Amino acid sequence: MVGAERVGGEMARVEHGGKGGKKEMEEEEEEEEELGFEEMGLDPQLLRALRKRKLAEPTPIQVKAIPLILEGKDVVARAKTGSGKTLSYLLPLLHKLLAAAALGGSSSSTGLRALVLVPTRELCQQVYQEITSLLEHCGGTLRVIQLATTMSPATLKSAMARIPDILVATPARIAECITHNALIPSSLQTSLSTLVLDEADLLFSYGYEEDLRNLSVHVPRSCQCLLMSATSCPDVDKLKKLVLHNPVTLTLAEIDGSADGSIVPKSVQQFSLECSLRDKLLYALSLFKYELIQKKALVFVNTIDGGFRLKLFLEQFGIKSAVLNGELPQNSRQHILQQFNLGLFEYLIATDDGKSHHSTGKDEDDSGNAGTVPGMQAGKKLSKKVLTDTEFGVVRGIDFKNVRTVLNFDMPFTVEGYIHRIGRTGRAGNAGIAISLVSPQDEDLVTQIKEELSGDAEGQGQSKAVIAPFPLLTSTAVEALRYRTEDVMRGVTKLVVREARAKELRIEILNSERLKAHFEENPTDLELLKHDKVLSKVHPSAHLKTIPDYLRDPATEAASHAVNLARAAMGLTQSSYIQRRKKNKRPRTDSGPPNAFSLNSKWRKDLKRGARSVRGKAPVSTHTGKKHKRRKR
Ligand SMILES: Nc1ncnc2c1ncn2[C@@H]1O[C@H](COP(=O)(O)OP(=O)(O)OP(=O)(O)O)[C@@H](O)[C@H]1O
Repeated sequence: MVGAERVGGEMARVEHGGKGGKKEMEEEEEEEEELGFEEMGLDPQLLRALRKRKLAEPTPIQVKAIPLILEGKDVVARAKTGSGKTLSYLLPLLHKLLAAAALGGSSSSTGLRALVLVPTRELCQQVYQEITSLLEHCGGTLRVIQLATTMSPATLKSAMARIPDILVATPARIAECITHNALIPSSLQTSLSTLVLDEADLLFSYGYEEDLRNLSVHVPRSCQCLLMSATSCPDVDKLKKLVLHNPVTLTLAEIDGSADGSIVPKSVQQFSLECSLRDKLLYALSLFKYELIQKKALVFVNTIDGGFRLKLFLEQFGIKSAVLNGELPQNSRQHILQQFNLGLFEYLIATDDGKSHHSTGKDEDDSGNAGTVPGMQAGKKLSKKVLTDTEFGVVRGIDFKNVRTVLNFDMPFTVEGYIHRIGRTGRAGNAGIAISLVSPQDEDLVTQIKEELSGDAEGQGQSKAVIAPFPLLTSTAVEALRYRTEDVMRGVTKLVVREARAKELRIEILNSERLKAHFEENPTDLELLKHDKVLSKVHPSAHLKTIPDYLRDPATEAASHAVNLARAAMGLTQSSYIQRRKKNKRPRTDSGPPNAFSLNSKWRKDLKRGARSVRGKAPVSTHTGKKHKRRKR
């Protein structure tokens, strides 16, 4: 049976799979009062942890999924990026394990209870942190292990010597555990009560199909299986068939109250800027220099060399950024993510994982030198060939904190890639902006994205432009920076890029182990090793840091002014961390920035006239995220 229910003002489509049963859909009003976390009957220690994190109301996916999982149903949850899927399975999972522990059941006697499988090491770490934060008040009742790092068989065995209650890992690490006898698969038959497949749409494309098939035969029939994904694809169906039994499928259409069925959260405004491939640096510079990129920003590029090229280019203009890619040691990657989330630097250039187009996981640069570390000579301490980590993934599932803007410097390879990338902003109902630099080569993909996203809305009776042309940057503003751009571009040669990349890698590898030990003990020292340091040999010239008056374009200036007024009105001029350090007080609760690009008609007129200054108040539209009202019939 299939039903559509209203959840927190949203339409939730619920499908109950039955053996051979034909699915149908019907709409019905919620009969009973919607449940808050308390009413769900969750363990008081978990509720305390939620209160501490100021998570007052469940999100729509949590409203639907938690009771079903508590009831013991197998659940397939397909909900948008940033909609809170992680807590929707962790809360009931932990509740059940705590309840069992209270009755005297523990892993030491029964073996592994819960297994959470994720596609990347980064997600592994994130889910593990989420669990430990939720268990903060549980006094060590449950034992949790994450297998995010590659370990020697001996270390693996010793880590698993005492079987945990909960294991978080990629499928490859589980296969390793089984191969090295660190986990006896037959023991799962009697112990495993919950299996979670998080970011399920990616598990096969990351190459884990065989590992999952091998594992599936050891999953007992009684084990509750939960499958979470943001997008749907044939792989999700294959996985569903492999491990789930008669699942309830939850398809939540929207997080912020509308029911148009669109895949992308409403809180993300999408824009495109058309330019040639060669002009991408020029357009990016213009966006940064006119402060049209709201901080913090995540910039996506498709190759590691491309990432370093952009970093080296921007730093000549006084714009500092860090680069994150799968070639870096895992500790460094973790550290970069931590620093960015804390707000220690504001621009992060991320090299997309290539799994979305089923690549080998190697970085393919223009010279065809896939995966080699440029500038690194044989015979040096580091091996010449360093491949990117195939279990690295920055786009999918990572919960970047307070990212206001996602800039697609390079377009991704697939529509799914686009959805996941822009889903790094606008999380949990906060507002976000996605800007894509679209070259003629990207046109087919953009058409596909537009069709898929607007078709999605159209299917529900609403057709609209999903990606609007970016309104605030004039060609005059861009052209004014062309000469400077081309001058600096000439200095950022392939050789310079390769040297910088090799230098960065050497430093990060050396720092990697030191980082791990030191920062575990001294987390407040995080600031000492900033990842956005200047890499160029040529010191940036002071005159490039600002745009001189004669080059400034009044119209774009007015737009920038408008955006910044709106931001200032929300107290968002600097990252929360920097603000906190300056004012020495706690950061404000994040309610999202104003919708800075929704300029009212007066502002638009000012912009057209090229007014030098904009009078009046900023058009602030506060977006606090959806408040889920309790509704009685
Ligand atoms: N009930 C809640 N109220 C407010 N914020 C929440 C709530 N539940 C989760 N969040 C926050 O929402 C953010 C996104 O959650 P989460 O990472 O689980 O999203 P997701 O649906 O798994 O996204 P993705 O598909 O991108 O992985 C996190 O920062 C999380 O702490």
